[in-house]
Amino acid sequence: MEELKPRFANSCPLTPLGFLERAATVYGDCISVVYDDLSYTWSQTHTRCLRVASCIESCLGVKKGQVVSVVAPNVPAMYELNFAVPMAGVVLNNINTRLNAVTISVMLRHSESKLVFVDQLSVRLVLDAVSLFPKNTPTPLLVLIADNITGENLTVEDREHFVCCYEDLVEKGDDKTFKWVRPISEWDPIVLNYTSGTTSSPKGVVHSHRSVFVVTLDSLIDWGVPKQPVYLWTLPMFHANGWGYTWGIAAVGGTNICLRRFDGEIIFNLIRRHRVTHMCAAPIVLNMLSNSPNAEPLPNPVHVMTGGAPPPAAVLLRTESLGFVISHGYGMTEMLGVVVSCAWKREWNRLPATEQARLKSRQGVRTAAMMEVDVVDPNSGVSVKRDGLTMGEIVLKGSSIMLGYLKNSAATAKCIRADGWFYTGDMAVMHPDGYLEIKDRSKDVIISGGENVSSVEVESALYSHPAVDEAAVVACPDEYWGETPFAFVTLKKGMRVRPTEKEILEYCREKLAHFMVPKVVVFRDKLPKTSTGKIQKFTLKEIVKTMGYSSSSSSYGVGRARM
Ligand SMILES: Nc1ncnc2c1ncn2[C@@H]1O[C@H](COP(=O)(O)OP(=O)(O)OP(=O)(O)O)[C@@H](O)[C@H]1O
Repeated sequence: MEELKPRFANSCPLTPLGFLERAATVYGDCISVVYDDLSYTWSQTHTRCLRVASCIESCLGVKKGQVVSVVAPNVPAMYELNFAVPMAGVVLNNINTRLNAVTISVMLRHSESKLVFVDQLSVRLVLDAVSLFPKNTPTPLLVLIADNITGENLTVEDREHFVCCYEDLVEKGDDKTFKWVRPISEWDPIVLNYTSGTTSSPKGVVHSHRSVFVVTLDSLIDWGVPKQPVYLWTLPMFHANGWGYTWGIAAVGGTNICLRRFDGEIIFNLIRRHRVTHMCAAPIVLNMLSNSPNAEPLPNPVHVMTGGAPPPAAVLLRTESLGFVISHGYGMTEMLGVVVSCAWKREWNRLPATEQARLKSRQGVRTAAMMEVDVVDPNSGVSVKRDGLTMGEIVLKGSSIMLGYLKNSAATAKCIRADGWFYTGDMAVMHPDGYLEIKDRSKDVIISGGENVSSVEVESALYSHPAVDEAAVVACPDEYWGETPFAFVTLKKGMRVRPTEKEILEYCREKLAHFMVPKVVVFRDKLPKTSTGKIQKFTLKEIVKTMGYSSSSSSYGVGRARM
């Protein structure tokens, strides 16, 4: 068989971009995108993307391999640009609209972005970001994504910064003779996404056409997405391309329900109006839905993929009781989408709901296309015992792993190691049934008297308290124990009786081993979050420090007695 070698016919480069062309053929007359009263068919979406792609080089002068950024929420142009930008042979860089001008300026310079598509409501933000470029540094061209729905009018001076509007490109682009640019190699970069900055400054993650192709199809299979779902865009497309579902929904000819912003009421209304079948949502959004005053049982089941942070069992339970069918996946910007998921076993349906929620809060097993996943001792690289107790670091091997961090070979080498594994920085245990469960990020593990305290476990206990809205637990320096758990809690709105710190601590004592019980609980109106909605534990750790707090000292900045 030695003469049987790969040839062009069986090894042409993998890319997710072809999903769009196919959707236009198969689902041409079906609705692709809905936004307020506007809708397009797949045939129209295909044409619009080709037209925009055709202008990126010819009118706007961006060359193959250069970077084009988008600063926009989940509006139709944002969806289209996930195809149109790489169809022009350039690298797509979606930027979070919730970042500040300084961070965006750093990202635009770091990526050497040549062109930025700017949503109408992000105009000031991007103009401020560009104004921070050092003198004599080339600035990117700007294209305005105008949107009447915003009701916001731009000044003439602001408009002058833009070379044109997005719809001008759709109008003058060429969908007849333009051929979208296929990658020469499937390893060619397709996207540059910055990480959330939960543990350190955001890093620029570069993915190839190949990794995106694999993770997109893998995510559809893993979640069991059928043909033509109605998909509600609650997950920002600027967050790792919506975990790959920007391209995935085209692969299955679904309908993308776009929305600029949301709250519980908007989500429940859109679910009813469009008969939504699928959506992705971080645990924080599930919490918001289940605590929403509009929460009522759904008319039809809505499948939700949750991930991005550990979903507390109590939150899963509350959300499922409304009719949401939750799947739980784990991933990171470095893998783009879900690579480990809590694959559900039919026999678990017979268990009580609380037990089902507990099992579902585990991150689970590798998806079908991921090659290997393990939990290892980070120093020796040896697998930890499958006892559900011994903590180690999650490591992975597979095609969905990024090419590396842009201009940061040291950080790349730190996680993609010579032993052939990708080190995630997430600490987990492996259960006897082969399902892993995250206990912490390595930077957040609390070591108290030599025992590892999982902040995730303590938070999970706090979330099960009926008055607790959000909870975060961080390490507090302690002269005797080394570190002790310190809890920050927000309470649900409209509670008639607010629990005291003592009551919360007693509640924790009933649920947790003694050494895991927080020494202090501080009530806050809200917790600091990253631009992707994750609780910023490093900020909370700073707060503990600035409170002058050491749980062994007698002088507490917050004036509390030690429990
Ligand atoms: N299902 C999940 N359960 C627990 N944690 C999760 C889950 N999914 C994702 N995460 C957490 O989110 C991380 C990935 O987040 P993301 O790529 O958005 O950036 P970040 O890691 O938060 O930011 P930075 O790398 O800049 O600190 C994972 O490493 C993990 O800690």
